[in-house]
Amino acid sequence: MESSTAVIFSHVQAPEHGISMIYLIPILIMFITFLIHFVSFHALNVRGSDKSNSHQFQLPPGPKPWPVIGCLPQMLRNRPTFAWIHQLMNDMNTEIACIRLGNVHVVPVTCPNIAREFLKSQDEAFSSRPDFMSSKLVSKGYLTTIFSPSGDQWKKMKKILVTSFLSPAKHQLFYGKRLEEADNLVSYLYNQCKNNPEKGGLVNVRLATQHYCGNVIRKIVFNKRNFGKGMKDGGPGIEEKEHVDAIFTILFYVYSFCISDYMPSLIRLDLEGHEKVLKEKTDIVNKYHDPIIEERIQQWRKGMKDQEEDLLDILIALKDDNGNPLLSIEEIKAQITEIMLATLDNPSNAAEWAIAEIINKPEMMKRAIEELDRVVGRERLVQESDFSKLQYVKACAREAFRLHPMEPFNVPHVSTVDTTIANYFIPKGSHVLLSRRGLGRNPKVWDEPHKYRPERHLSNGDDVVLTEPELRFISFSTGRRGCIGVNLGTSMTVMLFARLLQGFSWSTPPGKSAIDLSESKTGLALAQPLVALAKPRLPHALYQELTSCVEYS
Ligand code: HEM
Repeated sequence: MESSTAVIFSHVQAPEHGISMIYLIPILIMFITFLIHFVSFHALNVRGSDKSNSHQFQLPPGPKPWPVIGCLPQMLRNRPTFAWIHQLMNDMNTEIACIRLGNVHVVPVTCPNIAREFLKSQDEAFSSRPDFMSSKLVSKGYLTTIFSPSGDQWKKMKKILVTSFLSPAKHQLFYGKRLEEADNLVSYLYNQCKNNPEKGGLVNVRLATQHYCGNVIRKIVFNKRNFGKGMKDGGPGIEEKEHVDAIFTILFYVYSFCISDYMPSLIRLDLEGHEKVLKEKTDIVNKYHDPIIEERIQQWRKGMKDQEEDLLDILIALKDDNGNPLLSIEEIKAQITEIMLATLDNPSNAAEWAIAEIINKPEMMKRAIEELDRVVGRERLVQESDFSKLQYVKACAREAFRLHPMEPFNVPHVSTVDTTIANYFIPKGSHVLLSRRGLGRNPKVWDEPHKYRPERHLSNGDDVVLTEPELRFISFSTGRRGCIGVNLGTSMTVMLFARLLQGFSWSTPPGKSAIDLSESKTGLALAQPLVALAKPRLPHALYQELTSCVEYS
């Protein structure tokens, strides 16, 4: 099809009867300006017939947008946005949609075949990230990996993380720190029950799982669990609680459909107050991180330190080809914050959901515990070397990722060229949102998608893993922008869940017959933090040995 641009231009020829070029040029400029506006307006509004770009393909189906503002009014009327988008796709009976917000084409996807076209067949075209107030602020102007648009900075930081932190060798190097925090977890939980081990104690599982993840990553990055004194029972002190709370609030606000992300002219107004909250919370994170980072840099500069004991040392000691520091202070600070954001939510949320689900399904609990007793026994605690034999335990964690992802959508991908996917036109600059909820619960892919059934992952007899490169659900995603922390994320998730199960019998609190599995109104987490009754199930000497070994600060 001939583009409208070409059609119109074919009529614009320099008249032969003598208008001079002096008049013609401004007229041409005005005409072109009009044309650009006309073309872009037309392209955004003629749903399904993108005649302006000589594309024969339609945009994916979606609600008719208003000029300029697109569907922002509907978005604002229908919070939370993820629920509105999924409802819309449901009503339209489509697995790919295009919703224009401001001047951005937002393309949500719930079909794995289409998701694979985006992140496998045409991965390179979709390997950038959006330019949003939230991601820019948190990454100090895109100095980091996850949030940076594709380009040299993203490549530099990704390479550093892969080689200096997340390589198999470095993963092994940090094994001792992970193990220490797995021991601290069991010791902390035992302390909640030790007044009456026979009856057990009530445990806030959300607090315990988030605290474990915070401990692991603080130990790896800063070689310490606590910013302050911690608690005598091994639990989080005020400082750790504030740190973890700030990280989770940042995670909630980052990429959260803020109106100014789609109407950049409104950015200064901070109409929804997102920027204010994000600044407050990043200030809290910086309050804890910055003094440690700055002091450590001084120690290296003054020669008071020359041995690498944690990730911070590794990042400071990196040198470029001329022997100068490879990373600036701001890059180190921003990247460390991003590492905290990457590590805390997924493992803790999956373990909390998996425990909640299997408390309500005693046959699953029994099967998981039997496996742990068979593989590990009751005389020692589970280690990472046991994981290959803990197929059912891993299936429980995998099923939690499928049914209960932390976030409704994957991190957004942005297209860098016009292209076609699933016979739909996807314009350059589109924001592609693979739906973690929609993929994991797609009834065409999953039998009884809303039921928690770990067995479904055991049917083919393969080793159970938490990755899903075929995108039938999203755990670590795939492609250029896929998660590079798979080993650490898997170790943390499986260890957390396995230790909770091996060390304690879990049941509903007294007076409750079942755990309420309702989701929160604003996201996919459990509506209320899981509180359950934990009873130690291993020989007491084993816990006592731990509590005497674990340092509480
Ligand atoms: C169970 C734990 C984890 C899960 C489920 C998870 C999941 C994800 C997902 C879904 C993405 C986005 C992929 C995409 O854009 O398509 C991602 C990106 C990323 N993850 Fe993870 N992650 C986990 C743990 C970690 C850990 C521990 C680290 C390391 C500190 C990490 C580092 C990263 C990085 C650097 C990226 C960005 C890659 C890029 O944009 O190039 N993740 N992760």
